[in-house]
Amino acid sequence: MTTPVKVAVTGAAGQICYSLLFRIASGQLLGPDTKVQLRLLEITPALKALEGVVMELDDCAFPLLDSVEISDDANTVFDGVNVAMLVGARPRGKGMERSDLLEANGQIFTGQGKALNDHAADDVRITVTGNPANTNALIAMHNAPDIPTERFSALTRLDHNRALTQAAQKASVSTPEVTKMTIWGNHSATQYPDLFHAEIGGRNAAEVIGDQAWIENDFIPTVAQRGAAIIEARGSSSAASAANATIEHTRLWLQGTPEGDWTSMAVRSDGSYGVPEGLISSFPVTTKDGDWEIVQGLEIDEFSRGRIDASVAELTEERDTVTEKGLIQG
Ligand SMILES: NC(=O)c1ccc[n+]([C@@H]2O[C@H](COP(=O)([O-])OP(=O)(O)OC[C@H]3O[C@@H](n4cnc5c(N)ncnc54)[C@H](O)[C@@H]3O)[C@@H](O)[C@H]2O)c1
Ligand SMILES: O=C(O)C[C@H](O)C(=O)O
Repeated sequence: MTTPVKVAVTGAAGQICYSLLFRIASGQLLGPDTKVQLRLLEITPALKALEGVVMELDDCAFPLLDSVEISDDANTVFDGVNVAMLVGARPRGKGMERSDLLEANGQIFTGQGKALNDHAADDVRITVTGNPANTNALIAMHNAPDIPTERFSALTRLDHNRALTQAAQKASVSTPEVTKMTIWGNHSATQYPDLFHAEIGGRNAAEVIGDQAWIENDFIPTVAQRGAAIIEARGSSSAASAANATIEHTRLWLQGTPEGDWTSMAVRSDGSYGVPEGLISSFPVTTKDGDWEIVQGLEIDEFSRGRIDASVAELTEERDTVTEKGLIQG
């Protein structure tokens, strides 16, 4: 057994966390040899519900769960944490776009960024799931000047997984046959799920599928609108699949992407692929030992260029909005 890892999770009494916490506690994030200390943050009115969740965690008698602490104080929860999963934020309802949540949720990430800055462990790695995830991560990053910017990320692995399944079903293969999938841009309706650099059974995925109309009129909108379709069907937003993706995103970040494949992760742009430096945008990323690198050298044709630019334009607008609101300094 190695030293226990302190994992902070916010919004711990919410829907996503009702799946996420149990999977972390059972070892699916850190593996079978690492104990976990859970640090759970909620707003004060939700603490009683969170106590109930903690009773259920206790009742699982997870061998790897070393301790659980709960609080409504971010400074306490983030003290010494190695991993922070920022899930706590309002979900959208029917007919809303995720960016409509900036007003309600943006403020949460100024305070949590500052608290992470002042209290997290030196090796902290931070993932934002709460929407609008890219711009919330941008806000947290700007409010944590002492934490290296590469420690901040936002979740697009859920979109990545959605794209894997759509492609696998179309090609009548199983999902592990689909590799090198990329989600570019924003976790929003403008995101660009890219089949032109993906592979199916080691061959170019777009060529294997051989149906440009399906890619444009079916694949891309289905992946990009999947969150809204789930809200329409379930009456509330994706929860178990979001928890699954949050685990997978962080596990891959800590343990590394497999040889010959990559993941999608929204990280601070260094200007790669013409994405303005400083935006938190999704890229194809390889990871190793807790570090990530944007995959370089992919050729971007006119079709892909237009899609990436549209999503990045939206991210730029969101950044301008939160700058105007004073949530980040321009
Ligand atoms: N990035 C993604 O792929 C993805 C996928 C699904 C959902 N989401 C987003 O994740 C967020 C959470 O979704 P959910 O279904 O769990 O929502 P939920 O409403 O069930 O739970 C959110 C929880 O966050 C708590 N909370 C609110 N403000 C907080 C704060 N300042 N500190 C700590 N906790 C706080 C609430 O009390 C609530 O318990 C939403 O914004 C949703 O849109 C993102
Ligand atoms: O669509 C939403 O609002 C929730 C989440 O971002 C999702 O993609 O399922």
